[in-house]
Amino acid sequence: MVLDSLGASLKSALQKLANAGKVDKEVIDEVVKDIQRAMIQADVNVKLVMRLSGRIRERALTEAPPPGMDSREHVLRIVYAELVNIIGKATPVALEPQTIMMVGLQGSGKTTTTAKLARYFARKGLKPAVICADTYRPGAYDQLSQLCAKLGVTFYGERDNKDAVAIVRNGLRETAKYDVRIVDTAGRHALETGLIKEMKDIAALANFTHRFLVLDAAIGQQASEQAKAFNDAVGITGVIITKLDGTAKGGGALSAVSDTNTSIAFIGVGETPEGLERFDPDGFISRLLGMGDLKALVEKANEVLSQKDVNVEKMMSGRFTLNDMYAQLEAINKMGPLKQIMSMLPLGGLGANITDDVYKMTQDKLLSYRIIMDSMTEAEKEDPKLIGSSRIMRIARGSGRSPEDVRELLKYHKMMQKAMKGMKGGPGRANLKKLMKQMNIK
Ligand SMILES: Nc1nc2c(ncn2[C@@H]2O[C@H](COP(=O)(O)OP(=O)(O)OP(=O)(O)O)[C@@H](O)[C@H]2O)c(=O)[nH]1
Repeated sequence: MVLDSLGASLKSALQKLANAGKVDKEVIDEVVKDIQRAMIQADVNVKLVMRLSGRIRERALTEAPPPGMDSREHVLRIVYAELVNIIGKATPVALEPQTIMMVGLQGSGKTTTTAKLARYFARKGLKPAVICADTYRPGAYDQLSQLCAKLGVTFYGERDNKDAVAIVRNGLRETAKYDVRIVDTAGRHALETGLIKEMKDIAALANFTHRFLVLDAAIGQQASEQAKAFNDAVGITGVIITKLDGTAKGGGALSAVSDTNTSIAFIGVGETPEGLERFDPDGFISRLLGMGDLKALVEKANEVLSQKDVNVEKMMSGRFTLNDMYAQLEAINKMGPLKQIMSMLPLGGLGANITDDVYKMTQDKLLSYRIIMDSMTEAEKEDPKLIGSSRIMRIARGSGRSPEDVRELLKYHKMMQKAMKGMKGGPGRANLKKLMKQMNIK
C-alpha cells in the first residue's frame, strides 16, 4: 500500500537525519536524494518531485532553526510542511444539503465510493439518496441498489431505461426531499465522446455542489491526463482517491491533483462501506512519516463508542469476560476492519500481535454468539472457565446450536483474551493510555 512503502522509504530517509552526527549540507543532500527516490518509486510525477525536493533543500540550508528547536527537528518539520504543502488543502465538503455528481473511469471504484459517501453523510445526520445513472455497465444498477439496501440508504434507478439524462432528471425530482443527493454516472474511458456528452448533459441538469472525480490510486502516470479530460468536460470540484490501501503507487493520483489544481476530498482505504475517510493533509502526511493519524482514529472511535460501551481499561486489566468480548466485537464490526484502524496508530502500534482472523467477524457469527450466550448464566459469561463439557451440552441444547459451536465461541474468547494480554504491558501501552484519554474512554 502506498502508505506502507512510501512511508517506509521516507521514514528511512528521515532516520538518516536522526542518526547523523551533525546536520550539515552533506546530510541534507543525502536526505533530499532519498526523499526524491522514494517519491519517484511511488510514481509521483518527476517535475513535482523536483519542485518539492528543491524547496526542502533550499529551506533546510538557508533557514535557521527557531529558538528551542534543534537542527534535526527543524529539517524534519520542513520536510513535513513541504509534503503537506504539495498535496494542498482538502476540498471543503459542507455538512449541509447538496447535490453531488460522481465521475470516473470504469473500475475506478466509483459505484462503491458512491455508497460509502452516502453512508458518510448519513452518519453525520443528513438524509442521503443515491441515483444510479450508470446505464452502461450491466450490473451497475444491481450493485448500487444492493449496496444502498445494505446501508439503509434510499436508492433511485430505472432498470430498463437507457437514457441516463432522463433518469437523473426524474431521480432529482423524486428525491427532492433528501438532504444529500448523489448521482453515480457511468464509468468511461476519458476519450469516449458519447459518454463525455452524456456526462456534460447530466452536469447541466442541476447546479451540482460537487462534481467528484474518482481516481484509482494505482493508475500511475496516466492520472494527470485523465483528470484534465474530466476537468475540461465538467469542471471537477474535488478528487476522491480510492484503493490507497492496495497499492504502492498512489503518487500518480496525487500528482494529478496537483497538476489540475484541484484538491482531494476523500480517500478510499478499504472495500467495505467504512473504508472512506475525509482527506486530511496533515493526518495523511503524519501517517506517511509514521507519526500516526490520531485524528482519524479518534474520529472513527468516537463514532463507535458513542453507541457502544467498550470498557478498554477493564479489558486491559486482564478481566476479559464473554460480555466484554461481545461488546468489543460489535464495536469493531462498526468500526471496520481492525487492520485499517491499526494502521492509524502511532509508530509501533499497540505492540500487540493480532492476526486478521481474530477480528474477521461477520454479522451472522455475532448473532450466533448472541444466541449461544443467551443460554449461559451470568456467572458463566463473567467467568467462562466455569464452562466444562456438561455445561457445554446444556448451553448447546438451550440455544439450539451444536456443542462444536459453543466450543468455537469459547476458543475464540480464549484467542481474544490472549491478544488482550499481549497488549497489556506491551511497548505501546503508554500510547494506548494516551489514546484512551483522547477518546474519552474511561
Ligand atoms: N481495496 C479497495 N478496493 C476498493 C476501494 N474502492 C473500491 N474498491 C473496489 O474496486 C472495485 C471496482 O469498484 P466499482 O465501484 O465497482 O467500480 P466503478 O468505478 O463503479 O466501475 P464502473 O461502474 O464500471 O465505472 C470493486 O471491487 C470495489 O470493491 C478501496 O478504497 N479499496
